[in-house]
Amino acid sequence: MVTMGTKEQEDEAPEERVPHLPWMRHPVDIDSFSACPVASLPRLDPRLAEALQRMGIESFFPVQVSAWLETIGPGAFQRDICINSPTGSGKTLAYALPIVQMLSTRKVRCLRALVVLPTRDLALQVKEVFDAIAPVVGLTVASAVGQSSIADEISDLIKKSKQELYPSLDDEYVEMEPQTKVDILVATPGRLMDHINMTKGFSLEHLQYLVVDETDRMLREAYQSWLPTVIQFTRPTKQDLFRHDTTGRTLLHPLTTIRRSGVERGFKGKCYPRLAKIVCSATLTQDPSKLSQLELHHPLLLNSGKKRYRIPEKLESYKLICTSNIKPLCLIVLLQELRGEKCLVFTKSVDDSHRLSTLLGFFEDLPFKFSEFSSLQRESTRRKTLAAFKEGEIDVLIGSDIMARGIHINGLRYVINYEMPQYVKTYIHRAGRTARAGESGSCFTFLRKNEVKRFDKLLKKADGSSCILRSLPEESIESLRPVFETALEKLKDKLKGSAEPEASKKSNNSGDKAPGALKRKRGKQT
Ligand SMILES: Nc1ncnc2c1ncn2[C@@H]1O[C@H](COP(=O)(O)OP(=O)(O)OP(=O)(O)O)[C@@H](O)[C@H]1O
Repeated sequence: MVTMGTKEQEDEAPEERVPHLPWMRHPVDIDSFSACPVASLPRLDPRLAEALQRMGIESFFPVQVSAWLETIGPGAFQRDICINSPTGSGKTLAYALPIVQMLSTRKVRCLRALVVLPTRDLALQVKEVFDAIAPVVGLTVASAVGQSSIADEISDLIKKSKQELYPSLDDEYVEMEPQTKVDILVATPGRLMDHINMTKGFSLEHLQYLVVDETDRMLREAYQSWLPTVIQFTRPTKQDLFRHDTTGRTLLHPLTTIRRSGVERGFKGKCYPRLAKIVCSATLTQDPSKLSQLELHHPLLLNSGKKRYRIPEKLESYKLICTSNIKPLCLIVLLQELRGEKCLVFTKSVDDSHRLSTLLGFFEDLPFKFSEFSSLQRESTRRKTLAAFKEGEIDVLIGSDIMARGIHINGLRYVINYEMPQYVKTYIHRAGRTARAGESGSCFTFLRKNEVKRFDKLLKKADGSSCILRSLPEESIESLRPVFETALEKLKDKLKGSAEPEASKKSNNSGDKAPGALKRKRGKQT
């Protein structure tokens, strides 16, 4: 995983300016919609309404209502949809629900919807949403994220070949018959490419819906050219265009989807129905060269707020000004004041997270449990740490931007930027781990005096952002000083020791009996 801090600048406009792309200048304003009770959403399949109620969803958020109207409603999905709405506003259901409803009438199972996300954690989170609604209308969902072995994934995705069962079947017939076991696939780009390149029977030819979540991040990194590959594999081939006999009768397999038959009807060489796309982010790129990779069809922008970026409504932002030499003490005092509530602390690199958590480990009797969360830790360690955090066994996670995108943790009320984020996008994604789904939350940012002006300017780029100055009791900071001096000495010794071969060894340095171990690699950032 790559640091957001170093790359977010690509879309960082110096001032709020008119987008280059004309269609981006006239968005549908998501905020003009109000929440809609589940029972009142027009044309919602009653089976889905029941499933949603079981999930505890009573009404739809504005982004979900507006996306529904453009897909199932009067918009009838005639245009590709780009959603730019705040973190935690419910974008996942905004695309999952219409796709599931549209596929609920399908007759033959084949891979018709593909959702691509940048990380495994996010993909699994999104799959959970599909899992909660798709089976009730008879659809199957699978993931291709590298969580299990490729063989296991293949057996979840692909049927055994019919030719093995009926050897007399025509080769071409067998070749054209859909072999997928799933209707909807949630994938990360790497594993998706593995299946495209290597899995026999894996085909995108019937794909009707493509979702690119966290679009700006997905377009920033090529991920083995997954996007052009997917688009290319969903285009009709020359062979498709000429599959008819001399009398013009179609030679297509009886199970061939309408999309391929549409090609037969001569839609100027384009697929019909087209591959419909939904792209979304809390910080959607406006860069025409990046968006052009998506080959969007008459795109329609659904945008929240007047500005390009928007802070969740119930998020309160605070700034704390302190000098670098006492910052760890200020952090401890702030965490003490938050009284063991769940909190994420963001540092600017994995090394900084490690250093900070090691240092805190030398303070005894801290009234909160903390743990390091790093991209250099083993996947299983990270998963355990996150589970312990979700369960409330750990109060504070210290990490870098690996924790910043998309992850949802119930009841998380506080986020702390231990260092000032460099870009407004970084702030939005970090702060957006709290104040989700209409809940309230706070984001605290530590600043040096000379950073205040820049930070204020950075926050102004987001709609609905105001920042309150927060101070900490001087005496609490002073009371920690003696332990701090000793802790710094211990940290120096420890780091000296670990600079040698130790550095690459696994160690549990977070000092909080953290559930996992940490693999160190110097200088790498997440
Ligand atoms: N209509 C709803 N009613 C209640 N809760 C909802 C509703 N829709 C979504 N949620 C909940 O809101 C939370 C945030 O939703 P989601 O993860 O889709 O947000 P997001 O907009 O994708 O955020 P991010 O940009 O950070 O990825 C989830 O826990 C989800 O279950």
